[in-house]
Amino acid sequence: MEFPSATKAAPATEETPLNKIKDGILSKSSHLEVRDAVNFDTNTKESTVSITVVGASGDLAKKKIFPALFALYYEDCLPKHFTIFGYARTKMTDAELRIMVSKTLTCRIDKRENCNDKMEEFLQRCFYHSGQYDSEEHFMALDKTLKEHEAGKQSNRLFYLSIPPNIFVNVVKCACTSASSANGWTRVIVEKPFGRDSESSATLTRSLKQYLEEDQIFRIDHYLGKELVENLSVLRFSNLIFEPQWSRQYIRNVQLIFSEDFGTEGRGGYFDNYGIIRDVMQNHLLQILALFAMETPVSLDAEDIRNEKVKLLRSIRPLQLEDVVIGQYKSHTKGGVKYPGYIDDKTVPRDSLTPTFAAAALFIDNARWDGVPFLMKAGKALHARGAEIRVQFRHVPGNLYKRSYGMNLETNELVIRLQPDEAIYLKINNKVPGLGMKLDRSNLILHYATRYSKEIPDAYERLLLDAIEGERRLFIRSDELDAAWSLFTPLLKELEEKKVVPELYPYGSRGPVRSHYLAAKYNVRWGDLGTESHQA
Ligand SMILES: NC(=O)C1=CN([C@@H]2O[C@H](COP(=O)(O)OP(=O)(O)OC[C@H]3O[C@@H](n4cnc5c(N)ncnc54)[C@H](OP(=O)(O)O)[C@@H]3O)[C@@H](O)[C@H]2O)C=CC1
Ligand SMILES: O=C1O[C@H](COP(=O)(O)O)[C@@H](O)[C@H](O)[C@H]1O
Repeated sequence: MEFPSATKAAPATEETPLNKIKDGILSKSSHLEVRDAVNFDTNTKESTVSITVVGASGDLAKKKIFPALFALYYEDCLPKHFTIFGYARTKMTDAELRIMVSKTLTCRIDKRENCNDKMEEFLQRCFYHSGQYDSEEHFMALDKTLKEHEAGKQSNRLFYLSIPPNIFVNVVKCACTSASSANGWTRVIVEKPFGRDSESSATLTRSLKQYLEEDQIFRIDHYLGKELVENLSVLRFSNLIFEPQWSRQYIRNVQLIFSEDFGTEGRGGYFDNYGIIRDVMQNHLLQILALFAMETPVSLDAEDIRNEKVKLLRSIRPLQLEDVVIGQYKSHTKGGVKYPGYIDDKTVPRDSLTPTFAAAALFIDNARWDGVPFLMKAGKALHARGAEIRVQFRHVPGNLYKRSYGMNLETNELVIRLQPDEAIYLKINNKVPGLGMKLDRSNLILHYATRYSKEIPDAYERLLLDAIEGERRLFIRSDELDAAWSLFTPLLKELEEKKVVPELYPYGSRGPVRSHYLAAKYNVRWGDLGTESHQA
């Protein structure tokens, strides 16, 4: 298969972001331009950025945060003067932190030059401070050390809360009272979960706001940092062919699908208190839905985009129990290997009813989407790992080919594959070459690995950079969070009060059979059932 050749880089004479900055015509809404502007600006003002990873000894810090910070350093995206501090209770020296961090650093496949040198330089800028999460005294000591590194420059401080949620508020209190910047900005990145229902989420927000302004709080949903999620707005609002189709008039249903081919092993303690609806649907899938279905924002500024998302979230009809299916994986033996069930994890109670799978039908009660089912499905320990959006279009009216040739035409389907192997493809009916008239279903494809030679950055890279630059577009505002919880809280309460028993499905399967009945109720067939690949 041939793919169109890649677009060439803009010629040097064209208006580039840097030229625009120098000429003073930088538009705040242009994200790429803002990125360059911030580096430019930070370097000239002799300010520093100190990034403190709170919970640095933990899984997320090792797996995602330090590697993302290194990737930003490697790409020259961090300000000239920056320092990274790990903070946790575990006793560690700077050297031990560096050894720990170095184990998870990797270089991009497409950029290996000087990788070891760059890693060494990066590690030399990483330090460790051991302390309790509720000790102002320990945060005061951190403050002192940060000041030494900041060496009298204007100081900006970013705290990344990579810790369990029950200690968020203690840390924010101590960090704000004893270690916030005296002459620059202080920002806090908060990891999910942001509560477990409307009430606890509101309490958390209220507690955080005792110490922080809303614009200092960066609630992270790492799905918003994924390349194809960010591309959703570009696809919709910069291509004439999509936006006019984006409504009940042409779209039959939309499917948002998340699946993982591994279980909750090792995270059972956390997961059992949340379940898949809180872990994935209420945040990642709902955020994607909001971006997919919102109206055109006034501008690309964070507040304009988030205003539209909130409007959309508030237009979603309350979820009905009969429009939801829940499941839990059970042990399964395949090829002589026994895969454990959810409740086989020692940290999970044997009688747990926590869903590891859920499917739901949602409806948006507005003029654009009235009557269109938005089907969501999320599950652990399924047959494959992936996340995608499937848009199934209506039938061709009149169906000329049926009348003339008796052919049953398939409907068009647009697939936005978020991961793995990112791609956007549109299924169309096409004439099979030859003298006769035979149609088949082929794909118009944008396959990222083929089209773009650049490696796709990890979501955490984009989000960390945005937080450093003060760009809030990809972070969740408190009213968005309230709207998301308002939608799911009554359902979660009902499931828990009625002790709804999840349908058991074997580890590695396609999930509960009842999810197919749910789709069929709305005349929908899940689009991920075949063995299709992106190839035509
Ligand atoms: N891991 C992941 O893939 C993801 C994680 N998250 C969220 O990110 C945050 C961090 O996750 P993760 O790194 O997995 O968490 P961990 O359980 O690994 O905890 C991080 C660190 O916090 C400290 N800690 C752990 N439990 C407690 C406790 N009960 N009381 C006080 N301190 C404690 C430990 O450091 P020490 O003992 O040294 O102080 C630990 O190393 C959580 O909010 C999680 O929900 C979100 C998405 C994905
Ligand atoms: O937030 C979470 O996301 C991960 C999936 O993230 P991905 O980027 O690897 O797709 C999920 O495994 C985890 O349960 C959830 O808390």
